[in-house]
Amino acid sequence: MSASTLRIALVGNPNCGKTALFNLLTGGRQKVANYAGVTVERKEGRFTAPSGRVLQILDLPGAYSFDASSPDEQITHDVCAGNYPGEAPPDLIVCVADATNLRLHLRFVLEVKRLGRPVVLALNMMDTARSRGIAIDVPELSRRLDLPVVETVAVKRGGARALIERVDGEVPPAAPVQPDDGASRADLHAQVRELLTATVRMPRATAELDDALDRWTLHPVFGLAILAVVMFLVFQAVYAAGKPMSDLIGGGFGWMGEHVAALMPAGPLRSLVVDGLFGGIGTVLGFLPVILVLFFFILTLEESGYLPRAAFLLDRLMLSVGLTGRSFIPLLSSFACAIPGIMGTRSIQDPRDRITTILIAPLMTCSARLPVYALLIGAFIPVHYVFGVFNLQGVVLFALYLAGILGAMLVGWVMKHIRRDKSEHALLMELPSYRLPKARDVAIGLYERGMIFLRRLTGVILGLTVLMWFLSTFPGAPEGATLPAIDYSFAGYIGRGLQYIFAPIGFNWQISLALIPAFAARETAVAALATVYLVGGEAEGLSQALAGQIPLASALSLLVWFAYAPQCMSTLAIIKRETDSWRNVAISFGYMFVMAYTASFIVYQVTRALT
Ligand SMILES: Nc1nc2c(ncn2[C@@H]2O[C@H](COP(=O)(O)OP(=O)(O)OP(=O)(O)O)[C@@H](O)[C@H]2O)c(=O)[nH]1
Ligand SMILES: [Mg+2]
Repeated sequence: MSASTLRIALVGNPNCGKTALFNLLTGGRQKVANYAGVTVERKEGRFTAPSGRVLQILDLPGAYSFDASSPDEQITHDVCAGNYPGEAPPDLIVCVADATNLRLHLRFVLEVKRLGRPVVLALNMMDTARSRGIAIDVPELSRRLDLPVVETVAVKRGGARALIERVDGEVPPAAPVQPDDGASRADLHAQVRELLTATVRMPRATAELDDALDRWTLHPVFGLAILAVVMFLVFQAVYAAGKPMSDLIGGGFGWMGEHVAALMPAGPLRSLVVDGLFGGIGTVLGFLPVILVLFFFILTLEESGYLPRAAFLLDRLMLSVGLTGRSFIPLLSSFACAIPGIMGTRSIQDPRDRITTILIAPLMTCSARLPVYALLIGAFIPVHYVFGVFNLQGVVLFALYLAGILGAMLVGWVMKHIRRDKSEHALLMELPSYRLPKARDVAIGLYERGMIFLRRLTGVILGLTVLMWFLSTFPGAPEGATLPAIDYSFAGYIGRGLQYIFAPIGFNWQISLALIPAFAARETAVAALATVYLVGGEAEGLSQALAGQIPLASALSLLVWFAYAPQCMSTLAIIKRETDSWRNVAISFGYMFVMAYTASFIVYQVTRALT
């Protein structure tokens, strides 16, 4: 047996477990979730088979067929057919099929076989198939398909043993290439039916539990009520569980800062360490638990199979604002960060629907805004219980998320009326089985999220914080100065310059200044405010400083600004990459700026009039 590298591509319908299999084989940590369209890029990993042979594995986006109607399906087709730029065709295609849903998945297996390349069929999710009493005659299936067939369980350790043994052996011969004409495609259905009758025995009722749950979750009235309650409770929980932990960390850093301050001689260095690092970075780090609690719920919902149901429920509503349920998942990913959300739009077929989704994705509240919200809410919104149970702070947070969503609906609605083509597309979406989330998957997801946050913190946020500290410290106050030193710093000058733009919406120069680093990474607004106010040196903690020096109207205006404000630079870059148009970048930035400014202006002026 040769020790040369074997290149293997994993293909199959969406949500059949390709990425789970990829992670199991390569030890990777790619995102796995219970809905179609999770993977939208080609990902590569490798492992060494028992024989010593190196296997290079490609994880590909799921595809329903090779008619390649969406950008992610096109990638899969091109890689398999050997048309992907700069890449040789794979030596072996492992076609993954969900054993509980062969009626759907076998069709694609037949399509893959027609490419005329060596193929192995992996019947995945055999654990669920067995527990549902689905019996598959594997040798017979293999004989009829004329392909090697193995059983796998991608979520169990050792669940890919049969597959590894098979791919470590001889590469099976390729089937002859078959032309793809209309007639032969019609045959596929007949062939699938024949295969199923001959090799699969289904129990009469396969998914009773799913059906029972769906009667409630898909109900036009109860379904929406359930969705609203679920979302609302998540935000309450973020506050109930995340906030105390955040306070603890924030307090810990404050305490450490004080002790370090006592050890160091007064001077710029002490100010950098105490105000910049402990004050700035420490404050941002304090919000990690809030983010993790939110993601715990998002990941759990993602694995449960509930999300596509929510998309289905909201489809009618989304159509009325010019979107489809298809946009739901990319928009939902944007709650983590607009970047994966915008990339996720690759699974949307219609180019106009895709552009609309890309333009509104940054209105979804990304996790980088959470520290800003949490800081301002903590400083300005009292802990007050509405109806004795709901924390007002949680309610305000929920309202901010809602503000983003409503803004997105408004923009979608406007775009629907601007564009000439008013065609609508019916939502065809697969509803996956409900699944109990696995602690391990959720833990991996949280770890990944946490690491992303920490990398940002020790990278861009740290850099910007040091820069902000520098700008607020130098040059020092001139002799005979009457104002605090910071008013004479570079920061003071820049901030006051910006104030010409932002005074009408209630931002003082410190806030205006903090908006600049926030354009690179939003969390930095928190660190920047901390640095500016702590270097200014008036108050003990940032919350008190803010509450003491910013009027309520400005604080609310700032919260609203962050709900709509122009996206960060990386988001603009990804919009350029995904749409290949500077025009879209300009539209996206421009409309969000106008929207944020208008909304903040209204909130500021109204609050001022009322208080
Ligand atoms: N019970 C069971 N669940 C599985 C198995 N393999 C995958 N899953 C689950 O199936 C869901 C989909 O898995 P993914 O690996 O994301 O599927 P995918 O094929 O990569 O999906 P796309 O990237 O959307 O095409 C996840 O919830 C997995 O946890 C399996 O063998 N048994
Ligand atoms: Mg995947």
